[in-house]
Amino acid sequence: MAAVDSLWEILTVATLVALAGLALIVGLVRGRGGKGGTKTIERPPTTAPTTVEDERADREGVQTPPGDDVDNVGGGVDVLEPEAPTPTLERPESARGRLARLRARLSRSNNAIGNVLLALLSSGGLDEQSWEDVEDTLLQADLGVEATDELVGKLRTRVKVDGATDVETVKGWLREELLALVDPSMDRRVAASRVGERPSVILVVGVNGTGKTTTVGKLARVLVAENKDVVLGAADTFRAAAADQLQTWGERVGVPTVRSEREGADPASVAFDAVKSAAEYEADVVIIDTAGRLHNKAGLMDELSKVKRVIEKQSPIDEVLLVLDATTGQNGMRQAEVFGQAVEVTGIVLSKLDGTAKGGIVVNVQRRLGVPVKLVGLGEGPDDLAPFDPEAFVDAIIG
Ligand SMILES: Nc1nc2c(ncn2[C@@H]2O[C@H](COP(=O)(O)OP(=O)(O)OP(=O)(O)O)[C@@H](O)[C@H]2O)c(=O)[nH]1
Repeated sequence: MAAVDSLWEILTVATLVALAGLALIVGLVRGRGGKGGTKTIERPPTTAPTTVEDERADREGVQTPPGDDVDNVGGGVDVLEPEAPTPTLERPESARGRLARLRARLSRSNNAIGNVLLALLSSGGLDEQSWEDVEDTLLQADLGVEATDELVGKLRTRVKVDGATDVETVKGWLREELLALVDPSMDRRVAASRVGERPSVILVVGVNGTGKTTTVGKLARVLVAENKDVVLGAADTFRAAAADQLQTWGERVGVPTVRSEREGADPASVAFDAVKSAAEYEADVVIIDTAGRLHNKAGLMDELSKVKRVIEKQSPIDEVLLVLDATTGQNGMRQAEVFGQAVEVTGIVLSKLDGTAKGGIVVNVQRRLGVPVKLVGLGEGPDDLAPFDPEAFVDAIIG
C-alpha cells in the first residue's frame, strides 16, 4: 500500500511540474508580443531580430565570428548568419546625391516663375503695367501679398536707382531678393541625433493625404543613409492601412516599426510604446506618424495634444514636423495654423513640390508660421525627399 501511495505522490508531482512548465512557456510566448500583446517592434524577414529583447540580446550576447558579413544598415544590429538568405535591404541614396538629382526636377516645375519675371523685368521700358504683371506672377506662385509687395518694392527701387535693365543684372537682383525672402539664416537641421542618453523624438503631423506616412518612410531612409539607428511609431491608428504602409517602408531599409494590431487603438499609447522601445533599443531617433483625420477638427486637435502629453511623460519631443501639401496653397496654410494651436511646430515638410509651379509657398508658409521649411517632397519615389536648401531652391526657380 505504501508503495502505491509513493507512486501516486510521484505521479502527482510530475503532473504539477509538467503543468507549471507549460504555463511558463505560454506566458513567455504571450509576453514577447509586448505590452498587452498589441505592440511589437517588427523587423524585416531577412533580419534575425524581431523584438526589442531580441535586438538587445543580439547586441550584447551574439559574438560575430571573424570574417562574418555584418550589415550596418539600421545601426549594426543585424548579424547575418553564413547560411542566411541574401539580404534584401535597400541602401537609400545619400542626401548629397539626391539634391543634385532633384534640383533638375524642382527647376522643371518652378522655372516658369523665373522665366516670366525675367521676360518682364528685362523687357526694357518697365511701365506700371509691367510691374503689375510681375506682381501677378508672384502672387500666382503663392508668394503671398506681403512678400510680393516687399520683393517688387525692392526691385523697383533698384531699377530706378541703378537704371540697369540687362537680363543678367536683373537676374542677379532677383536672386538676391528672393534668397533674402527665403531666409538662408534659418536653422533647417532636423533633430535626429541622440540627446544625451536618449533618442531624439520626432512627431510628424498634418492633414490626411498631405503625404505624412510617405514622408515618415522617406525620412527614415534619409536618416538610414546617414547611418542613424531609427525606430518608427505607427500612431495613425485611424486609417487601417497606415501602420502596414509604414511598416513596409521600414522593412525596406531594416528599420523596426512599433504598432498596434488593433484598428482604432489609442494613438497616444502606441506613441508612448514607440518612444519607450526606441530608448531600450538605444536608437538615435524615433519618428512617430500621427492621424490626419478624425470626425471633427476639435477631436483631432484633442488627440494630438494627448499624444504629445503622453509622450512627454517619458521624453521631451525634439521636433514636430508639419507636413503641408504644396499644391493646396492658401487652404494648406489655414490647416497649418490650426495644427500650430495644438502642438508647437518646429519645422515644415513641403510635400508634392514637384506637382506645382507655386514654389513661392515656401516663403509664404515660413512667414505665416514663423518656422523653417526643413524638407521638401519632390516625387513619389522612395528617395524623393530632400533637405531644403535655399540657394538651390532659388537657383532652380530663376533657372
Ligand atoms: N508627387 C508627389 N506625391 C507625393 C509626395 N509625397 C507623398 N505623395 C503621395 O501622396 C499620397 C498620400 O500620401 P500618404 O503618405 O498616404 O498621406 P497621409 O498624409 O499619410 O494620409 P493619411 O494616412 O490618410 O493621413 C500618396 O499617393 C503619396 O505617394 C511628393 O512629394 N510628391
